[in-house]
Amino acid sequence: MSANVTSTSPSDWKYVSEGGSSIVFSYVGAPSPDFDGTALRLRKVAHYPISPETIVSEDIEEQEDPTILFQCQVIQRLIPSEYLPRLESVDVEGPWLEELARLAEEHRPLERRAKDKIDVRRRKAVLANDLVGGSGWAVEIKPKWGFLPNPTHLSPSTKVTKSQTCRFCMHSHLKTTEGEDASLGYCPLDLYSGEEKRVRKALDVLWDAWVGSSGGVNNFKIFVEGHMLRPTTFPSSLGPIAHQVFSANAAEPSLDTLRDQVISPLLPLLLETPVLRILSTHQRNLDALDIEGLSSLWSETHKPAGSLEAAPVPPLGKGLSQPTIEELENFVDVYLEKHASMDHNHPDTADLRYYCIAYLLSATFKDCSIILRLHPAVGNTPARSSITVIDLDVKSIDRLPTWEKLDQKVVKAYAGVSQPTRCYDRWAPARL
Ligand SMILES: O=P(O)(O)O[C@@H]1[C@@H](OP(=O)(O)O)[C@H](OP(=O)(O)O)[C@H](O)[C@H](OP(=O)(O)O)[C@H]1OP(=O)(O)O
Ligand SMILES: Nc1ncnc2c1ncn2[C@@H]1O[C@H](COP(=O)(O)OP(=O)(O)OP(=O)(O)O)[C@@H](O)[C@H]1O
Repeated sequence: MSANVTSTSPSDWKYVSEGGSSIVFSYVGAPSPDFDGTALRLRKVAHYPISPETIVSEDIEEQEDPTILFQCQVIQRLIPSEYLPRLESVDVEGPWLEELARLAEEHRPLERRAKDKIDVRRRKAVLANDLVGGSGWAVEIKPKWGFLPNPTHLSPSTKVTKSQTCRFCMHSHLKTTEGEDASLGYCPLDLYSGEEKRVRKALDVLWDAWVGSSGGVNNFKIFVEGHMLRPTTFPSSLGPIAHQVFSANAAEPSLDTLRDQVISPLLPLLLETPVLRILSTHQRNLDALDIEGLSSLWSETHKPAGSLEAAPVPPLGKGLSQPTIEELENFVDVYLEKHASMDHNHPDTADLRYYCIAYLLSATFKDCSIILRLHPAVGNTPARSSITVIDLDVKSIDRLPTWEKLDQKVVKAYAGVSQPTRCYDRWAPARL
């Protein structure tokens, strides 16, 4: 039976952070075997739904959050479970959620408050191990897309651009032109490279973007004893992390010294862990055709028989059903057994659904985050560290056309850049 969170008070849960679809709280109430060291992840809902997949009916189904089944049946076969959080389903109730939402509101970033709120109609939530609370500190990185696309299916108008500049760097450019915060200068291919110099550079830039945006970018976050830091121009805003990485009586460090001291312990962790390589490998393999190749395969499959080349075809993904968990499990069987031997340069129209589901899963790996946790030495217990991958949610297949449009917009906006960034994909497969 799942634990009932409503036996606790909403004030026992402290706001930690949030993303586009979830908000997370950490248990700070009286000692409890059920909730000590846990984090509660709740779904959000848009104030004004803008796309079909964000419209939720009034009757929220009573099954557990799909993330749990998805992680157990699908993700654990692709990422070793030692790198995943423990997840458990818990019951929640409307009035309890409403009170929690009321208490949380003042802690939420303004731009998130303007867009969405806790979905108080849900009756199930997810309890996870709290990866940022307790003693010590933690860094969260959202690494994003770690590969350059297979050029085979790129159109003549995008091939050069997409083969030299990675998706993240192009998207950051677009975001900047639209006045959004972006981790400009951070290239995921550096972070995923496994080369010390490049990984250090990626971390330096992430830190700089974090400080420069007052914590507004979502690619880098620092937590000290469960509190997310919001860097400001006042050195005191970074005091908590300075206290963690310098001895108590050290003089106030410069920003650069502090950055180096925070990054030093992260670097070996990132260089030694297999996690980044696993993530980028799945991202690349599952996005074997690029969205352009997927779109061409879709058109080829939907071309009316015997019609002229220019006959209209339905938009990418139209009418596709969301894969069930069983279908995703079957997909993983095929992916693990046959994907490496399939001819992705000449995809078969019979495999269209396979490639659509693959793209869907690639989106999950492109959007997840990692939390690096640094526990200090306590008594005889030496200092230890861990890396955990979070936010591995199944995406909605209805987003395929959104992803196609965003891809076109990102590349178009980058086409006019006079000095394009050259991103180096160390793990790109040799192509004949
Ligand atoms: O499309 P992207 O690459 O901008 O990714 C979206 C993220 O934007 P980012 O560029 O990382 O700031 C976006 O993050 P933010 O809301 O910007 O923090 C979400 O993660 C979104 O997924 P979902 O709606 O939560 O399922 C992400 O959408 P999906 O692409 O996963 O559908
Ligand atoms: N187990 C956990 N322990 C502590 N903090 C967590 C945990 N899981 C998530 N968080 C924090 O909550 C934030 C939001 O969670 P999550 O990334 O799962 O939300 P999301 O809305 O799915 O994100 P995105 O917009 O990237 O899709 C994370 O960025 C992280 O800071």
